[in-house]
Amino acid sequence: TLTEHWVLWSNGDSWKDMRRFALTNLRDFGMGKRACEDKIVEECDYLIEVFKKFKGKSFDTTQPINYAVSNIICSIVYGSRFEYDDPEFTSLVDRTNRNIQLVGSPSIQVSFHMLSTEFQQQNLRLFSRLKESLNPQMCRGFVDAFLVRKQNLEESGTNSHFHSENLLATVLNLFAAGTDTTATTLRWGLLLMAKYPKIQDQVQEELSRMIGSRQVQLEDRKNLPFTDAVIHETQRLANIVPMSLPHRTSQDITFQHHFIKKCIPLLTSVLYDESEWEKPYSFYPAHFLDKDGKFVKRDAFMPFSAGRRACLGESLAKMELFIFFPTLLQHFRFSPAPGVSEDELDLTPRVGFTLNPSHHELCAVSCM
Ligand code: HEM
Repeated sequence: TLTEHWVLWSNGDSWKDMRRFALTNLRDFGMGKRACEDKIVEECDYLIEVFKKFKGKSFDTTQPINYAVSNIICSIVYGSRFEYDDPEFTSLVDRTNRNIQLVGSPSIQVSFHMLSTEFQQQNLRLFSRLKESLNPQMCRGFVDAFLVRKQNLEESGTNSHFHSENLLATVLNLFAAGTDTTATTLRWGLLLMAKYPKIQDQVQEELSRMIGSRQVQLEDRKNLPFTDAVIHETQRLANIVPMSLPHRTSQDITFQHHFIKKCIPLLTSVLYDESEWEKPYSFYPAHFLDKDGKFVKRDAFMPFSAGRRACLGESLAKMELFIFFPTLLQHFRFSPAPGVSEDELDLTPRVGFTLNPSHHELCAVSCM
């Protein structure tokens, strides 16, 4: 199951090798680079087209956003994006999404197992297609790079962690960790804009003053302090991975004069820390702004966790959030479905491994 894959992937030497390889290759295939920014921009265009098709009528943003975000991982992992109506792709994404929702609810372990088995079968089919057309001189994505490394090590007779199970485990982990998290954060962002129209006004005012109708780029971030603060505050309040990936010491221990209790730390305790945040339970972008409206970093902002095990995809996630969110706000005004007031938009999360917004629909009225 997916849980077993985490366990396989996340222990000892195997984890070290896989993490190092994943980081290097995610960078090679674009994480934090201009090429990746271009992919995100291209994907934004597809997403905007989908939103436009609803012609201002309310709709559930889940699927289109999941497809767009997932395509970024697909480009990096397999080397190409998929069309939103490709059944192979939609079932892959829908499955990952259902898997994530099911983790943490033991009563549905059986269906969870079935879903992840199908997910594995589908990936094995994709891998064998990539293997057939593999060109070691020109890796299309992460899977190619892994297959080439595996082949080279096998030819030289070296025993290594680069075996088929770890390839599957790593790809599943990149999908599981890289789609739902970012997509959920974006959906929280749009929901919060619909709920707080005055804050949406301020974001749109900043965007039209600083950017106008041209495409937002990562470089613009420094000139968009309010938008940046809104994205950070969305991540803080949405607190989408409240338990992080649960780690704990094997016993109570004192290390360099610090007492560490044998317990699982919660990110919630930092993101909602009453001694750190002026309004921990409210949506308050000013948490990240100084009195002159400049962006300020906050030490207690750690939605990606910290330390050696911290999120491997942080820079990719930040790139995605910083392109998708402002671009969507340049093109659309977001509001609640007809008959629903802003007050009635519910911010109670739906509980799963990640905290998703409860079911809701939004109107996206074209403004460009
Ligand atoms: C807003 C988006 C995201 C958030 C909030 C987030 C958050 C987290 C958190 C809290 C952890 C656990 C860290 C720990 O164990 O202490 C984690 C781990 C991880 N994340 Fe992310 N993540 C996001 C996006 C991504 C993306 C886009 C990728 C894909 C490249 C990714 C890949 C991973 C991986 C592979 C791990 C496991 C790292 C390891 O065990 O060494 N994440 N993430």
